[in-house]
This record gives sequence, C-alpha cells and structure tokens, in this order.
Amino acid sequence: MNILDKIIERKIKEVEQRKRLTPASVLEKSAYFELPNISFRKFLTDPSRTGIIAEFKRKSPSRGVINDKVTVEEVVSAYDCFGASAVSVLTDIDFFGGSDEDLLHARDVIKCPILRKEFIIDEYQILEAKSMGANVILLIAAVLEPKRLKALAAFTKSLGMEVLMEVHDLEELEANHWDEIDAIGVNNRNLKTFEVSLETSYKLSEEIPDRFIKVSESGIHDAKTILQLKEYGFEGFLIGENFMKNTNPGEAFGAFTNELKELQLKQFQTKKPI
Ligand SMILES: O=P(O)(O)OC[C@@H](O)[C@@H](O)c1c[nH]c2ccccc12
Repeated sequence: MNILDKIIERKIKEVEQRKRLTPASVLEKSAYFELPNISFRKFLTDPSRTGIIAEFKRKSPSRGVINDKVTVEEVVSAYDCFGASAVSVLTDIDFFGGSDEDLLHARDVIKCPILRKEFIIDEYQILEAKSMGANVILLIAAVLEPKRLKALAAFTKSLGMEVLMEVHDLEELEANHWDEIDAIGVNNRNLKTFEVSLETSYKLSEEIPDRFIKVSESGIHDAKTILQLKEYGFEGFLIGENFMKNTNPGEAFGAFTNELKELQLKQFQTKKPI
C-alpha cells in the first residue's frame, strides 16, 4: 500500500467518526454560510498580488517535521501582509500535523482566500470547510473517480466556494475537464512516490484548457522558478516547505516576494526597447 492509499483509508474512518460527532445540520449553522465567498480566482489574478498560495504546513510524510515552533497566526498574517494571493492551511491531523483549529485561527487574522488543504472524499468535508471560513477546497484527481470529482466540485460551487483540482499526469487531466473547476493545480510531487520534478508542470501546461487558472504545486524553492512557470502560463504557485523550514516563515515569504519583484523589474527593463 502506498502512502496515499494509507491516508485515504484513514480518512474514510475519520470522516465517519466526525459525521457521528457533529451532524451536517450543526455545521450549516455556522455564520460563514451567510457570508459571500472571498474569491480565489480574483485574488490569484490580481496583479497587485504575487500569485503565491503560501502554505502553513508543520510536517509531511515526505519530510517529517518541518516546523513545530511557530503559531499559525504569526505565519499567515505575514503571508497575507506581504502579498500572498491565498493561504493554504493543512487540516489533516495524522499525516500533516494540522487541525481545523489552525484554519479557524487563520481565518480570524487574514482577509485573503483560504484553501482548506485536505484529502476530500465526501460532501461532509466541504460543509466543514465552509463552516470554518475556507473559500476554496482541493480535489485530488488521484483519489477520486472523475464522476465523483465532478459531483464534489458541483457541491462546492453550490455553496459559493471555489475548486482547485490537483493532477499529476495527462490521464488525470484529460478525464477531468469539468466546468465546475476553477483552477487546475499540477502537483510536481508524485503523492505515491514523493518524487518531485518541475518538468511535470512544464509538460502538462500546454494541455490545460485556457478557461482554467493554472497553478503549479510543490518543490518551488526560488523566485526564478516562478518567472519560468509564468512563461508557461502559470498564474498560481503553491509553496509550503520553502517558507515553513525557516525559523520565521513569514519573514522568509517577505524576502522571497522582494526577490521576485526585483527579478520582475529586471526582466521588464531588459525587454523594454531603448
Ligand atoms: O512544501 P512544498 O513542496 O512547497 O509543497 C506545497 C504543496 O504543494 C504540498 O503541500 C501539497 C500539494 N498537494 C498536496 C496534497 C495534500 C497534501 C499536501 C499537498
């Protein structure tokens, strides 16, 4: 059994337990059901933001503990303040050391869209996401049948939220050209083997129809890579470890965005006719 199978096996049990503990009707009483969604699409394509979806991730199956010393509030408020287009918060407890509380605390301190980073297999988890104040959810093509993925995406849209679908290869991409999806994320990390290659994004970029926002996920460690990905049409960049591995992830994000701005300025100046 690969790690993804293990996570899903655990997740099925977890969701059943959660449903018994808190019925959906209780989740639906959350005030977030009354509020308009903070648009992921709008923030990602806003030129005054960076396009970066900055992630709060304490640990992962591939890296072990990345950072268990910082608070979610201090990190995500710096992410937002230095121009993140969205913030991603892991809520998986067992494999990523996250929690629902992390997302709730993030929501208390930031105004940009929040991605609930979770292994979603059931509508109930989407209701949970809404009740916590998340604005966008992740649907992973490697764990869902195409028809099931479409149904979960439609349910998300019916709640006014948005969908980031994650793919890792052409087969997953071609099976899931659903109108209910807002953005397609190419995961450079193979969730079954942990291998990381940016070539995955470069190769799949031209296969993604223009109506979807293109996002590149995982393994991004420098500002130069963002410029390269932009050349391939990517507008979103999901980055976790590169910030979280630092004592002060928020500050690391700030330094990264400064470097990105400088590189962009240089690129602009050299392209400009004299
Ligand atoms: O820390 P990285 O290499 O920058 O990657 C971030 C993000 O892409 C990664 O955490 C991720 C992408 N898809 C996922 C699905 C589940 C859990 C985690 C992920």
